[in-house]
Amino acid sequence: MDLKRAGVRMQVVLGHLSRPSVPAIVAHPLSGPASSLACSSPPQFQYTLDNDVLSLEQRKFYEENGFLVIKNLVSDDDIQRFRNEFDRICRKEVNPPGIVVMRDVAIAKMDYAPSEKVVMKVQDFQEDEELFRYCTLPEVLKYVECFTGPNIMAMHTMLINKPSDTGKKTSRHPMHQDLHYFPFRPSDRIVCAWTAMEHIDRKNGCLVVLPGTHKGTLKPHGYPKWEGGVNKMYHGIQDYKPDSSRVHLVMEKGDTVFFHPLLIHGSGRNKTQGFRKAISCHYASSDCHYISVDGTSQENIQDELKEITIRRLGLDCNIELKDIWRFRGRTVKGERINL
Ligand SMILES: CCCCCCCCCCCCCC(=O)SCCNC(=O)CCNC(=O)[C@H](O)C(C)(C)COP(=O)(O)OP(=O)(O)OC[C@H]1O[C@@H](n2cnc3c(N)ncnc32)[C@H](O)[C@@H]1OP(=O)(O)O
Ligand SMILES: Nc1ncnc2c1ncn2[C@@H]1O[C@H](COP(=O)(O)OP(=O)(O)OP(=O)(O)O)[C@@H](O)[C@H]1O
Ligand SMILES: O=C(O)CCC(=O)C(=O)O
Ligand SMILES: [Fe+2]
Ligand SMILES: [Mg+2]
Repeated sequence: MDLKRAGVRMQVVLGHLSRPSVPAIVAHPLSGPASSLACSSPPQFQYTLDNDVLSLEQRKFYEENGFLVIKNLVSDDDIQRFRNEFDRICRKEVNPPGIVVMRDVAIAKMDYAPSEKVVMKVQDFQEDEELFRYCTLPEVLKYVECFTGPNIMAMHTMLINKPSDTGKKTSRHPMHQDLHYFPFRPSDRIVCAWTAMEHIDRKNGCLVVLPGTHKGTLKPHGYPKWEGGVNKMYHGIQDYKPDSSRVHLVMEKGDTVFFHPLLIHGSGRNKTQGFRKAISCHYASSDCHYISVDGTSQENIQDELKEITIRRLGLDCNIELKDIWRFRGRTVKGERINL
């Protein structure tokens, strides 16, 4: 073999060995588990960071599927405290600044006494010390850091109290990607933690995910054309086909799923008489940066969010989307950088 050809061969061999450290190739969809790579160098990862928290198996699972369930992560005591505080908020015994208390569209215009029976979710509880404890739990942050890195911000908070469906199917949450709501990137450094506050299965409307869809792109979202009505800002993927292979996540109280903001997910009707509760927080690396969503598929949600915020705050001027997010975000670990 002449030197030139040997050089080419050498490059091919080295190229192969160093392949996992080249992001463009790492991002290449792997059809099987990463261990099937005929390569002795350590596998490389795009969606998780080096850490000593996740086992190799867990890491590969998230890389391939875009979600990871950790059993029994949040204690019963903590969950009881979140329940108590939620109840106090619903009964208007406390009114933390910034909190959004939302009713199901099916009962939005009815006159009821304040109680947990008329609230389908509370959002933006970053100023409620008791609920915000969830976002700062070390056992949760330990996992979050595997996706975001050490500088962590809580960007969006929710306690979802999925009501019994009235028959109009409004308790469903259409299939969507959470990134549709977020004007910051990169998406791989954003993660949602969602904790079941009780046993959740298909009967009371569990999370439904399309595994692996985090490897795709952000799809256009809008209101689904559902006869019984759709809740405000509950956008869904426009071209969602109900026949795609879905996975229903059956979870016990305290189980927590971490998922990527491009993962397509939703939740079904609550066919029980009770309320189905879950608490969640979207985290991002404070190293992420804001983007302009003008002229993109996210413009529709930007317009809705701006309109609601201007109405709620009684502003008489325009407001920038990133300022809304800057105002809501809270550092929970490390330092605040860009967000
Ligand atoms: C701050 C928002 C953050 C958004 C970003 C999310 C990021 C998420 C990222 C993660 C992914 C997250 C994925 C997600 O979760 S997406 C879902 C996110 N949803 C929201 O953020 C909405 C939050 N909710 C609100 O802002 C309020 O509750 C609204 C504005 C809805 C009502 O306001 P308020 O409670 O003060 O009531 P009002 O008495 O003043 O009524 C005003 C009008 O609104 C009507 N109405 C009432 N309820 C509903 C309803 N359910 N559906 C439809 N309409 C409803 C009502 O009939 C009345 O209509 P009209 O009489 O004028 O005709
Ligand atoms: N016909 C449909 N068209 C579009 N999206 C749907 C349809 N049916 C359900 N979905 C969505 O699929 C997800 C999971 O729904 P799922 O099928 O688990 O619940 P369900 O239809 O309420 O109950 P079930 O199928 O268990 O009777 C939810 O996001 C729901 O909004
Ligand atoms: O039904 C749920 O609890 C999940 C809702 C959801 O995906 C969301 O609010 O982004
Ligand atoms: Fe979601
Ligand atoms: Mg169904």
